[in-house]
Amino acid sequence: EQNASVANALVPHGPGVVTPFLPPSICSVLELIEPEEVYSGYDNTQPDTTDHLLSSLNRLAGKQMVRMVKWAKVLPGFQGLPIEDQITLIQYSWMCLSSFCLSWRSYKHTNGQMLYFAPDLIFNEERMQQSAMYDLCLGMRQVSQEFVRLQLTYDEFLSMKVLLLLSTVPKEGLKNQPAFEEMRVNYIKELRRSVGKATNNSGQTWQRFFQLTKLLDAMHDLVGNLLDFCFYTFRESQALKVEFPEMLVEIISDQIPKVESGLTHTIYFHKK
Ligand SMILES: Cc1noc(COc2cccc(F)c2F)c1-c1ccc(CNS(=O)(=O)C2(C)CC2)cc1
Repeated sequence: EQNASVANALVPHGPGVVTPFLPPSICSVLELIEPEEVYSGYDNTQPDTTDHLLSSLNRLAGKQMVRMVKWAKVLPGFQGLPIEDQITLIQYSWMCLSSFCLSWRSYKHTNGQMLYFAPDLIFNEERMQQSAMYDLCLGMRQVSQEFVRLQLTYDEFLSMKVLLLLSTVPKEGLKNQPAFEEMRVNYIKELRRSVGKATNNSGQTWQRFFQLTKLLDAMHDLVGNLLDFCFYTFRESQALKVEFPEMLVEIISDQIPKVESGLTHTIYFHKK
């Protein structure tokens, strides 16, 4: 009997409304899996010494890395890559991803005026000077101000971030290069869709797509300098009294020899 009532409930008794089954769009998945903001736990009672600022940045970076790996594991297409390639891509792009997210937070929270590392760790002009990496901070702030000028949308930001994860590869190629290239093409299409939503006609769309891909290329140049500073600080961490969490020690120790022996290749959208 209860089956009859179930069947009865299921059988349409009037013009059926067909709700089409549409898989969730990639951009809606990207919005869903985007990690929450992380607090640095910065101790404001201590003076803003360079080693205290940098050690706090490192602690924050370590927390961000845990969330970045969790994000990558649920990123559509990423699980389809061999585990070695997943590790390689995260290891090669972590600084780029971290910096790109910093630019977004600085754009959203301070309109590109300050570097919004965390709700409890915001760099104004003074802290940028105190951090011993003033020029790097200025470079990051410029990226953030470019987001302001372009009024970058969240969906554009999310698809650009995936493209940064997929922009630095081993010179001799990945274990499964075709799977990687297919994933990269899919996210280039996703960026194109996001740009299309932010513009009114195809002329504007292509111009904006050009600008955003130029911005992605510019990230790599800035991040190269950041990595140099990172590797130096890491090597001198004892003398400089800058602490690095375990997560960062592991990634940086693995990455230094590969970067310094020229084994990494960055994929640019535009010729130099
Ligand atoms: C957290 C966090 N939110 O964004 C970023 C990346 O962006 C920048 C980081 C510093 C200065 C800049 F101007 C940036 F743009 C990080 C981050 C913090 C520490 C490390 C590793 N430590 S480190 O040696 O590179 C250093 C910086 C402490 C000295 C890596 C990323």
